[in-house]
Amino acid sequence: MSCAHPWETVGSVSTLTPGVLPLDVRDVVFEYVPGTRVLDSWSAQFEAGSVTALTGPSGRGKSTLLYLLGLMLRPRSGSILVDGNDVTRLADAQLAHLRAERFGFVFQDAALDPSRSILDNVTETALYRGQSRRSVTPRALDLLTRFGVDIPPKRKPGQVSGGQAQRIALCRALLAHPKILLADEPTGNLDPATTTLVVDALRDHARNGAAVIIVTHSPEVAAACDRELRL
Ligand SMILES: Nc1ncnc2c1ncn2[C@@H]1O[C@H](COP(=O)(O)OP(=O)(O)OP(=O)(O)O)[C@@H](O)[C@H]1O
Repeated sequence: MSCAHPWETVGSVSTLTPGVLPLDVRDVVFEYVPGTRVLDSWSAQFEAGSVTALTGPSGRGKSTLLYLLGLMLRPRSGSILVDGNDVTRLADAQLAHLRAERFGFVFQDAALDPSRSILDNVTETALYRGQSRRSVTPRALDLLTRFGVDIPPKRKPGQVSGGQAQRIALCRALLAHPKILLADEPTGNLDPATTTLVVDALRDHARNGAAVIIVTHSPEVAAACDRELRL
């Protein structure tokens, strides 16, 4: 799965330090309920330029792991390193700043702001990271068209389907060129042609220097990634 996209050559992810991993997970233990471990001494390294598929049976902890990787949950023990720095004990505000600077999220709830238009939702992270409105707006519209979100961009997110909301979140993430992109079932509700478009876009994003990590139940999508980690 590969093809050229208009946004492929526009911008790039944050400056990379050669040899430093964007994400390095070491011996992470996590439990929601004391004594019931969802992750038990789990370790993995995620390189820039690579797409990793997280797969495995329902309830095995894939989404939980994605929330840990996205610094939205804290491990009970073990470490998570971002760009070689242990972030496990940072304060909440520092973690929020790191998330905004470094991460892109395409999660099932999409996390769109219902009070703002679809276009504003797509551009907000790129604008926060210092890109100009003039440069990001045409690309935002290109992305929405490319991923088949054929609705007026001035409309509010409350008027779109769940699958459209997730693709809007994908457009928002790609537009901001995050160094680490995390996606939970990004192709879950999509037809085969749109699935190919989304997987190609995630692969292109990785080729531009990002670490991309996706949860998927689809063997075809997992096979199109650079590696598969099974939980
Ligand atoms: N907020 C929570 N409180 C307590 N337990 C939880 C919570 N969220 C998830 N769990 C439990 O943690 C385990 C892992 O859940 P998780 O959603 O990470 O699995 P998953 O592999 O992503 O599943 P699926 O493929 O069905 O989405 C499950 O046993 C689940 O019931």
